[in-house]
Amino acid sequence: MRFGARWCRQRRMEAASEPVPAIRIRDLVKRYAPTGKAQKQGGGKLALDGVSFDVPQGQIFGLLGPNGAGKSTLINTLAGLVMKTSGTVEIWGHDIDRDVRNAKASIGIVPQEIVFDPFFTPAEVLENQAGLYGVPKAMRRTMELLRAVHLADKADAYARSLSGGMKRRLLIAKAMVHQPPVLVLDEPTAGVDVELRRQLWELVGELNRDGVTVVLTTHYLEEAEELCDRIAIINHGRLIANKPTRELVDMAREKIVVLTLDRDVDVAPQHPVFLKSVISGERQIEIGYDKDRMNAGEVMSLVQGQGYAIVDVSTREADLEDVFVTLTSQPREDG
Ligand SMILES: Nc1ncnc2c1ncn2[C@@H]1O[C@H](COP(=O)(O)OP(=O)(O)OP(=O)(O)O)[C@@H](O)[C@H]1O
Repeated sequence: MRFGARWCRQRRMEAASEPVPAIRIRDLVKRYAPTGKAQKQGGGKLALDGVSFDVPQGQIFGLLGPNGAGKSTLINTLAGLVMKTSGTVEIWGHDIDRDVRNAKASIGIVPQEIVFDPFFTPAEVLENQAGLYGVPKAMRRTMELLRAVHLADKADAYARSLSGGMKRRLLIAKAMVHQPPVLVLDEPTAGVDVELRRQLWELVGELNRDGVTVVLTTHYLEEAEELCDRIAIINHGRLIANKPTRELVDMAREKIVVLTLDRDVDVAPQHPVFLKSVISGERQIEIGYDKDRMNAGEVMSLVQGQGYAIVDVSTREADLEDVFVTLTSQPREDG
């Protein structure tokens, strides 16, 4: 099955003479209108504080950040659901203020929440959406899309009878009815079990191979590491990283030693040469160290020197999660 490869290829060729990014964001600021106490103080939450980045065409682009970082605000700005305070946003070369129609036609958004009228069938859900986007009947691809998301056999079932995973797949099909070249998924696998997560990853991969540029937000670093070509991290409304996934992972020069102690401890042992030292489980601590400067044996000696008895040990390379924790742990004073 294809998600509109022909169309996307054509659009890519059109863009080839002028290689515009799939999404271009410059100095994006969003300050929510103040309420309550903040109103009296003339404040209001600064959710996006001058964010600038490009999403290159054809990529799977991950947008990461802790809770409240500003990811949903950014996506809702792209979707036209949040009015930005200032800055510019272009989707497939179309400015979201000056060229609303083309900007909207160029993007499909899969929301975090599952929202359907339970009495419509998947086929009707897609037909209604196509109607909303003004897709002429002859150009609608309802069955093709349902096949793409492996729901062809459920075309005429009530949406309420679908499992959670099926509903998520239907949401993806719904976002694709107008064949946008850019698809944005807001936490597509939040609260989804491992098997289903795999299925959704495969679907995202198929879409991308068909030429669709995919942007996804996620809390799962494993997901970003596995799926994304490039990752941007926002924290406190600011962009703190924007790199190819490989480079971001390589930033983790540290190695982690996991030690099991003979008893529970209230505080993890500290030493100036440890990059981090945290309690990670029952009787377990994790210590990060610079692998170019020392080895696990030296770390263990330092821990034992502080009176701890080690009963088990393992080491691992730092992963994206470690980079993420390091990058997002710097506090922000204002906002
Ligand atoms: N409608 C609103 N009015 C006022 N403040 C808001 C509004 N929506 C979001 N915020 C605030 O803006 C900041 C960014 O929120 P946003 O939902 O964009 O973060 P997020 O990164 O998507 O978080 P999560 O991962 O929890 O969804 C938060 O401090 C949030 O409380």
